[in-house]
Amino acid sequence: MTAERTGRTDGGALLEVAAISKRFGGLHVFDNVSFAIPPGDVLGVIGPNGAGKTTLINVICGMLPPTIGRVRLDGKDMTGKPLHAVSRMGIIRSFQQTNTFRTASVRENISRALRFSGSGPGWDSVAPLIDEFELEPQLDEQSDKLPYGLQKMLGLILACAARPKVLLLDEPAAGLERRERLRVDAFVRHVRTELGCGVLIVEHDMDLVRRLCPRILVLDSGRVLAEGAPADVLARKDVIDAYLGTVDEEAA
Ligand SMILES: Nc1ncnc2c1ncn2[C@@H]1O[C@H](COP(=O)(O)OP(=O)(O)OP(=O)(O)O)[C@@H](O)[C@H]1O
Repeated sequence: MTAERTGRTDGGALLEVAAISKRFGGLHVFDNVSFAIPPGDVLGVIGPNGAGKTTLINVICGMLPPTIGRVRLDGKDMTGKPLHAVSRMGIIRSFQQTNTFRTASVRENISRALRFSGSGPGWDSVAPLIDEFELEPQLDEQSDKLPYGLQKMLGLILACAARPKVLLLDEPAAGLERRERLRVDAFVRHVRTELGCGVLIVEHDMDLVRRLCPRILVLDSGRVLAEGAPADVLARKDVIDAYLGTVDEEAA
């Protein structure tokens, strides 16, 4: 199923980001960022506030064009294609603040996302997540009446319903309690093992990053400061000085 959905059988990159830069006028948000995510892999992107992480997601998903560089999915060039075209091809993003049809019910939101995905597998594809997040009793509630944590979980289900090949998760754990954060873990494990998705996670919760990401990339002032296994990268003095000191202070 994984190879069928991702179109890859060779273990190569599903998402390839090649030397992309983004500028707004004179502001260089990031420069020369490159990485690849194979099917079933998870890359964590961390860095201080304003480092360019959300803008990186916005560029990959087609909300913004890069100034320079290419974005490829399954070897196909996605660069400069609009959001709706990129999402139809399988690059799906989640938002820090969940993006739902606010006055529609939870069930209707999920049904719309499933319809968007075309002839997909339907409700069965999201049933395990509804179960995992204990959302069944709320299916007929208006989505904006859900508690914050469940709204975030609904956002993850909607991203999954869109039949992603690559998921870009923007701070999925922000504002969640510990129990809810563990549901983010369950979600990521589900999409990588059951769907073979490649996943990019932007996150400030370093425990979650350590648990879920075999590789991380550190952005600092728009440049790649470090990339590698969390144990190596998070021990580096330049990474601690640029970022982790701040996170620890915020956590204290
Ligand atoms: N549309 C835009 N026009 C001009 N500047 C922008 C635009 N979007 C983002 N920026 C600037 O780009 C820089 C990076 O912002 P971005 O939101 O990507 O950072 P971030 O790493 O995601 O930060 P945080 O961790 O706080 O979410 C900031 O200086 C921001 O003000």
